[in-house]
Amino acid sequence: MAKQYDVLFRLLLLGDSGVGKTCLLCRLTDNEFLSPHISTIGVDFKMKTLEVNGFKVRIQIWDTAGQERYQTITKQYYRRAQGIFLVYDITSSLSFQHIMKWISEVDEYAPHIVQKILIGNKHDEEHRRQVTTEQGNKLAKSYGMDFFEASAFTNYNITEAFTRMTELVLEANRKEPDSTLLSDNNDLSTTETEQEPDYNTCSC
Ligand SMILES: Nc1nc2c(ncn2[C@@H]2O[C@H](COP(=O)(O)OP(=O)(O)OP(=O)(O)O)[C@@H](O)[C@H]2O)c(=O)[nH]1
Repeated sequence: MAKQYDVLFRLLLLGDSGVGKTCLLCRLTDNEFLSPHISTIGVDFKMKTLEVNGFKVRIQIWDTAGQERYQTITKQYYRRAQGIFLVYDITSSLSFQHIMKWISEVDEYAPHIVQKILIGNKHDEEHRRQVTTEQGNKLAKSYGMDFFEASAFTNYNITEAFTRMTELVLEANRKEPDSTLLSDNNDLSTTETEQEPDYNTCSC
């Protein structure tokens, strides 16, 4: 059977509990927004196909639990990611401060080629904002990351952030001599059927 896509990426959403990782994912894949906060247990994942620069890209997006007690589990997923979104909530300066902690974990556990994007979620909550756009921009710049403010509630900048990540991953793997991501030997169809995470708790 003909492949329905050219390449498959694994992306990861990281950030404190409650910043909106699950909601960003549900908005991207199902165009849904659910209000109650049901904490992710361990890791969950969803799939999405995007067409970027002439490539049909299937992305497997792992949504991790932000709660400290699951971090031994979630760290095991870093090393298989090609791209990582570091998410904070613009109404929580603490979640922004913790981005540094998440970055040092990525540096420790993820592959060197991993692409990173910083997302300031809940852009719709302007009246409760604690982190300015300039602070987000500055932090992203200091780590060489792209930066988006986004909203899972209003569907602001979500496709844009995922499309940009896809471009970055494609570009990085084109440059990497050992990468099999874009080669014919990368039989991704088997990967997609893996029952990777055991913890299926998506609230969507
Ligand atoms: N106003 C607003 N609320 C949001 C937005 N995104 C998420 N929320 C709310 O924030 C709360 C937490 O969202 P989740 O997506 O469950 O957060 P999470 O980061 O996945 O949390 P953990 O699974 O515990 O790590 C929920 O009550 C959501 O409704 C947004 O863009 N705007």
